[in-house]
Amino acid sequence: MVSARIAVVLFNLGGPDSPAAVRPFLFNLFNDAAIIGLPQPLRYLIASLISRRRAVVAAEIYARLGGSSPLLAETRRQAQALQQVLRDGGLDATTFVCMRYWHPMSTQVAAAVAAMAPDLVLLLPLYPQFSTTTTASSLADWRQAAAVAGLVAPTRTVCCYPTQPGLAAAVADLLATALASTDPTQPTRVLFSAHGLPKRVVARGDPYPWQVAATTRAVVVALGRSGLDHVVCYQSRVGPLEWIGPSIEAELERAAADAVQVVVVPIAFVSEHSETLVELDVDYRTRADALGIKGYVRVPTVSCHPVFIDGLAALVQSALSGAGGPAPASGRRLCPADQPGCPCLPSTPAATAPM
Ligand SMILES: C=CC1=C(C)c2cc3[nH]c(cc4nc(cc5[nH]c(cc1n2)c(C)c5CCC(=O)O)C(CCC(=O)O)=C4C)c(C)c3C=C
Ligand SMILES: [Fe+2]
Ligand SMILES: [Fe+2]
Repeated sequence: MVSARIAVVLFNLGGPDSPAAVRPFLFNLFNDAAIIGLPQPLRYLIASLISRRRAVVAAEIYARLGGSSPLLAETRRQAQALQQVLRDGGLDATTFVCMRYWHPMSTQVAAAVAAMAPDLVLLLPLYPQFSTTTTASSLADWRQAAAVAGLVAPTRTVCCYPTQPGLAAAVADLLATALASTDPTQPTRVLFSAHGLPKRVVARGDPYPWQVAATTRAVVVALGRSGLDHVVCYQSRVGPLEWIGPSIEAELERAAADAVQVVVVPIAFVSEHSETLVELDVDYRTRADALGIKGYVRVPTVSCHPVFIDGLAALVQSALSGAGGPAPASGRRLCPADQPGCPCLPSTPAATAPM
């Protein structure tokens, strides 16, 4: 029997590949209805204005990374590692990388996938926690591009995986190494830091914050240290709106007041980019120093950690086998990826488990 040819599409946000790309990248981001929910042509005008203003700050950020984002190269390494594990497991799988706001974007990738003529397409966002601003936006954009490309193969979607055991174990492994490097004579607090969201996005029902909390719980359980002093906080605020908190800035101030050293864990990013290499490694480290915090250790992202890549492979396998738990009872909100029993549904155990 000939085995099914599977295209696995990995989604991430994307980042500029040159200084000239910073402004158009930002324009694409702010012109997304999932980020700025205004009708056109108003959104286009606002996106032009904000991207022009933000480009000054962002260009400086990317200049510190040599003028471009390392996100694409990192994501390609993850795609390569996942493809290897899937093939070693006997699947005829080919991985593709699809970025939301800079190349390669949906139109180009959907055409490449259509040219492969796979028997099945598997969509895998590299966002463990679902947000309308990230996963839903990428999937909606993909669906349009896939239709234009004439991609007719059946498609399965991984919606989110906030408590995936491989993800939790890989973060816990990296956290354990970081904790071992701290001063054992000083008290330590772990700051689980996630990209923030405007409060009004969450008020509309976005499950992201409680999924971030669920990932944190899973990591703490996997670490297995009783009495770990830890907190979830949010970074990367942009724009004038009120964002969810506590902010990492506020948590650094509290850490300074409590005279604890800090270990910072990126809990919503699975790869290195401007928000980790500049914001966490330079900006917040400098802030911690200025506050007199004696120790500041940043845990690396899971990137190509083999346990994380195995976790992604398990997600692919389970999506292919159609596993996903019972269908939602009538009246319950449906998963945006139509995945029965998905952790994005608020009444599933992951949503209600105590901290
Ligand atoms: C968990 C992932 C992310 C969420 C949720 C998210 C929401 C969100 N982001 C912005 C605005 C910007 N984000 C920027 C960079 C950026 N964002 C994410 C992830 C999430 N964003 C990543 C991985 C990156 C890094 C890209 C890279 O460097 O390669 C930027 C650009 C950088 C900057 O100017 O600071 C902006 C702008 C909003 C407004 C938002 C929710 C509404
Ligand atoms: Fe962002
Ligand atoms: Fe879901």
